[in-house]
Amino acid sequence: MTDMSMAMDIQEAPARLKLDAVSFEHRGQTLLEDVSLTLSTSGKTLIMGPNGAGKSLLMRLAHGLLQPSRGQVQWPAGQPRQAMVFQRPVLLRRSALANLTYTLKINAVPRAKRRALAHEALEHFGLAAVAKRPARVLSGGEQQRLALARAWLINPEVLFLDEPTAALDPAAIKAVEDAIADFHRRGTRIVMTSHDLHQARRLADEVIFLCNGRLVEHSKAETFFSAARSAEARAFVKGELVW
Ligand SMILES: Nc1ncnc2c1ncn2[C@@H]1O[C@H](COP(=O)(O)OP(=O)(O)OP(=O)(O)O)[C@@H](O)[C@H]1O
Repeated sequence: MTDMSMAMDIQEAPARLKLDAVSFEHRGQTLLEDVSLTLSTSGKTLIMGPNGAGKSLLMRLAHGLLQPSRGQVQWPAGQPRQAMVFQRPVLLRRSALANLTYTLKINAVPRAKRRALAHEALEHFGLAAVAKRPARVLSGGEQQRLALARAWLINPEVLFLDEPTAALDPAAIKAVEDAIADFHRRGTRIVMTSHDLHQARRLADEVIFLCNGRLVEHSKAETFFSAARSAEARAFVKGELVW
């Protein structure tokens, strides 16, 4: 059993998001159990752990797509503007440009400003040449950049990304990682899941490590990768804990 008090070393910073004893059950099975953690106002958090550990669930609960069975998800400084990017982007059956102008419309941006802002975002994410193409025929990397451009337009205070690069080639992965760095520079709080230890080392300021639906470790990245306190996390970092 992990000593939970030993495993948590970053609870002191001002809180953006607090999970208080959050559990999630489905059909009598406990999929997440008694997860308490605090995320500070800035930085990049990587949620890691073996398959089925509950990473996506945790992120969906935090984003409000699911409600906890027990416990609470709290935003102490108020509900932020937030966006979520998925492994397989959910895009409308419209052009790349229209996907973006639609987002602006539902966010109450005046019609006269929408096209210029959408074009700016397409330009920023290297998608100007495919503006008129149906979003669903874009390549995987282009679709993911379009999903990021859509998030960019709402200038989120918190951005959740669930395995955003899992299906992409190295160039597309680099583009997504660069985009995440851009969000971070603009002040967006990043919360992301990844299976890729190399990617996590490149991006993470801190790591939340889950195993079997439990929070095992929440540490600064350097601590997690070089001196994780739990045996599970040490095995995971060595590539020995696959499920
Ligand atoms: N909405 C849901 N309703 C019921 N069960 C779910 C739901 N979402 C996920 N699960 C189950 O909860 C467990 C944790 O799933 P989750 O997707 O969070 O794992 P994960 O850590 O993201 O795994 P992976 O690395 O394989 O993506 C799994 O056993 C999954 O089948």
